[in-house]
Amino acid sequence: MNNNNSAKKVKMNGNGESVIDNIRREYSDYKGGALQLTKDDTTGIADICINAFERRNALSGTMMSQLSDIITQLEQWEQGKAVIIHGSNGFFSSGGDLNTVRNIDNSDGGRRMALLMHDNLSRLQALPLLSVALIEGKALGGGAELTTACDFRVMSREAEIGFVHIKLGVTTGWGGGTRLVQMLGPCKALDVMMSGRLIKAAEALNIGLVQHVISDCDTNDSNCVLSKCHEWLNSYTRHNAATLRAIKGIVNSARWLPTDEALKKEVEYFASVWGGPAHQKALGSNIKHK
Ligand SMILES: CC[C@@H](C(=O)O)C(=O)SCCNC(=O)CCNC(=O)[C@H](O)C(C)(C)COP(=O)(O)OP(=O)(O)OC[C@H]1O[C@@H](n2cnc3c(N)ncnc32)[C@H](O)[C@@H]1OP(=O)(O)O
Repeated sequence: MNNNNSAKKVKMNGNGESVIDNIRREYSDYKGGALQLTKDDTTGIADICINAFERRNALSGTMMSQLSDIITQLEQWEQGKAVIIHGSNGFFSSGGDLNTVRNIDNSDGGRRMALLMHDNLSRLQALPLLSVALIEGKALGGGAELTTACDFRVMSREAEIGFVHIKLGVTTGWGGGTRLVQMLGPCKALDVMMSGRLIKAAEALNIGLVQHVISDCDTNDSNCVLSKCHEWLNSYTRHNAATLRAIKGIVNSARWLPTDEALKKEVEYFASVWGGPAHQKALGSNIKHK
């Protein structure tokens, strides 16, 4: 279940191809960089590395197309508990690859990129597992928008996030504006987007844009930052996958469905884990919450 506008998914063009698939096929020609997915079936934690450091991990068209495939793999990953998205070499992402952008710099070209990235990021947000954007260096433009499609944002002490679009004469185009209003409220979202300023970790935490700041790693020690992110995430992922995924389902339902429908979904998510292995194990133990 997601808020993904499924009409676009089923809107077919002349040769029976969905609009999104048509855009994905076109975008695979805009080369540069790669996204790497690794999944650990034992821990249930996946990792997506944005790998185009020579362009500060900007997303080329082919990477936008790859992201769609990666999300499909995660949608089908039944052992999944969480996914951490980060950039290579201690830099999150500089947003859309300007080389790709220069090839699509008319209204229809922008709309097609927006349709693809809206589909990608709505499906990312709807994944039945926890998603974390681990921000080192900078998250700019579409890179900042990518973070808003994750359930949590974690920043390293020196990192910055900037919805810089207004400085390029454009608005958010990957759904980040809508999600910012949902996260921060209209007033703070306007401030963040209208200023286009770079927001440091301390302020981002203070305004509720990020949920955790990693401050006990040496500067540029990305291995330490990733390890500390896993430690932080463990307070959630130490629980069983079925219940974690059900709770994410309840939250997604409440995000996108009318209340009466979301409440009906909550009954079903509840029933799906009630009496299950984790519940039976807990009932059979001397439960003490400290
Ligand atoms: C809907 C959103 C979407 C859109 O509107 O289409 C976007 O996201 S548009 C892109 C928004 N991002 C930016 O405007 C970032 C612009 N870049 C910068 O501000 C800086 O490059 C940086 C990211 C802060 C890094 O600065 P610095 O560390 O000083 O390195 P360089 O500036 O020398 O960059 C290294 C290298 O990387 C190339 N680069 C950086 N960002 C991009 C990008 N988004 N697309 C393509 N290439 C990018 C930069 O050109 C340098 O390459 P060389 O000149 O070949 O060394």
